[in-house]
Amino acid sequence: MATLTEQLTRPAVRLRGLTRSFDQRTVLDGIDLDIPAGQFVALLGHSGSGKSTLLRAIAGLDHEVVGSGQLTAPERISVVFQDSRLLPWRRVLDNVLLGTDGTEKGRAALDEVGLKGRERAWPNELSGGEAQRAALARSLVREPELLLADEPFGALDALTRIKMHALLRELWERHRPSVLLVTHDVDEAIVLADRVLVLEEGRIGLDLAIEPPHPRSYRDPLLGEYRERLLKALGVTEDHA
Ligand SMILES: Nc1ncnc2c1ncn2[C@@H]1O[C@H](COP(=O)(O)OP(=O)(O)OP(=O)(O)O)[C@@H](O)[C@H]1O
Repeated sequence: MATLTEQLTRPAVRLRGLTRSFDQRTVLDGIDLDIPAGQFVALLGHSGSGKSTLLRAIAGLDHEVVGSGQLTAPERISVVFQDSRLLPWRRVLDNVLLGTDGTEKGRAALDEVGLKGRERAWPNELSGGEAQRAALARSLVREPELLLADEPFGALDALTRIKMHALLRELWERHRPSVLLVTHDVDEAIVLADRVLVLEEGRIGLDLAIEPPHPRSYRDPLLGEYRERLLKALGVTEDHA
């Protein structure tokens, strides 16, 4: 039985030696990672480096990864993907409430993400940004201890993305779930997260704490040094940028 201190300090996510291969190709090669409860973490890595594979494993969506190492994650997990995955035949509020009860909670979540008044809209009446707002509302009503987000803003235009960054950070500050945000975008990672991981060759190649206070802007000169370090870890030089 864990002591109270152990319970309070226990990380939300704990991975030890997590390994996953596809067709004899090792994608995750013994990942060790602790994410403390309430931490906002971003995960960067080249295309194909295994970011989604890691996220799916933590989400409990990959049954074959079980047994390859140790994986502990909270019970209440919400996942947000690049596309909203709203069911087109359900109105927005019904999508948000799917599998839960408590209409008021759903309305409050829609209010929080800026969709008050759109409860009865159909998903195809929403813009891409609004659909992602609805997806965030759907994740919120489940009161997740851990929010996993796989490129949630990847399909949005730059201006909408910046607004969504502010929204996500605001929601995090209010609800304080642990967050693991998969992204290709170094700036998105350093503006939003308090810790950025780089996945390379199946391992966490860099684990960087981002110290500057929030709210942060892309132009914040304090972020320049972090950007450089991350681009270097990703093998992006001035010539490529
Ligand atoms: N179900 C699967 N069957 C076979 N190979 C897979 C499967 N899922 C992932 N892979 C392979 O594992 C590798 C990692 O894929 P993954 O989607 O995790 O990468 P990623 O870093 O998320 O990439 P991207 O940034 O392009 O989304 C890829 O080479 C991919 O082809």
